[in-house]
Amino acid sequence: MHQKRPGNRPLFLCPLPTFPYFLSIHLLIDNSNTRTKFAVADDDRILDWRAVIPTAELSRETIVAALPEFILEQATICSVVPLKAELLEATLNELGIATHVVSYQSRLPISIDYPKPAQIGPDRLANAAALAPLQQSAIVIDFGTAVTFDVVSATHGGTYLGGVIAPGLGALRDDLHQRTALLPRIDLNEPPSAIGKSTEHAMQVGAVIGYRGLIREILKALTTELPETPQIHATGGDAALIASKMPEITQVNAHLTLEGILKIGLLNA
Ligand SMILES: Nc1ncnc2c1ncn2[C@@H]1O[C@H](COP(=O)(O)OP(=O)(O)O)[C@@H](O)[C@H]1O
Ligand SMILES: CC(C)(COP(=O)(O)O)[C@@H](O)C(=O)NCCC(=O)O
Ligand SMILES: [K+]
Repeated sequence: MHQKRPGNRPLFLCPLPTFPYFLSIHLLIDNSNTRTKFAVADDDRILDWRAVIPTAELSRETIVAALPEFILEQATICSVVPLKAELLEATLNELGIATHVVSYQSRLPISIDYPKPAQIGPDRLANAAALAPLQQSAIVIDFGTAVTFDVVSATHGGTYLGGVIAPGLGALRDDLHQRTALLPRIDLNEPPSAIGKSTEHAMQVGAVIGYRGLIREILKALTTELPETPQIHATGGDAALIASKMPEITQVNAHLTLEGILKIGLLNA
């Protein structure tokens, strides 16, 4: 059972459902570099409830305040921020919640064909796990702080082969503003035309249309190294914007990482 929470409740993406309090629930945590996303699952079904905390603002207080009003039987933590992973695990264990921290050593629904599996970000493994079992090779693009491309073959139902890491759209946008005297920090929106008619417009073309070029070029290079045309999945905060004009991206799923975390959590309960 967890203690009463302080008054400051976090950003809830949807109101708490009026679920029976006795339901025992599996907490899923995607602790990435920009945002930490919390979700809950009842057995193999992710429910609508969500909480999001900027990763920089994670503390014992904000974590406890974010927890839902359910009896949390277990938690699966997928983290690429080690110090925050430790904080999450300690806070949840203090509340009597059993935790599994996703790693390459977790029982996974995919196999790994990679020289040093310990290097692979657990979020990348979760994205690959979400697709298992595969009938066709796939590439997952996660448009987060970094943009990651993760290649999964259909061998043995899913084998993680490796991928690509590039600066995320937000990082590119912030870096240009921070490195220049006159360039503002722009909102990432679809530009109305390719010929920029203002500084902000010109920067949006560079960021959004330019970024699609980066994605297309990397996809082309990856596809030549695969025996068949892969399915292309996208997730992450910038996926909807970038994928909106990229027909080669067949599926955009904002919950893909959470789905992978659930699969891994169930295998390691
Ligand atoms: N509410 C939001 N807060 C922060 N970033 C957001 C938000 N909505 C969309 N984004 C975009 O998503 C990116 C962060 O994506 P996200 O998947 O949360 O990153 P990560 O998984 O690395 O924490 C940012 O670069 C930003 O451009
Ligand atoms: C590449 C990443 C930073 C992406 O994380 P995110 O953008 O979601 O915060 C993360 O997967 C990571 O820290 N990976 C470790 C290095 C690797 O995967 O090779
Ligand atoms: K991510």
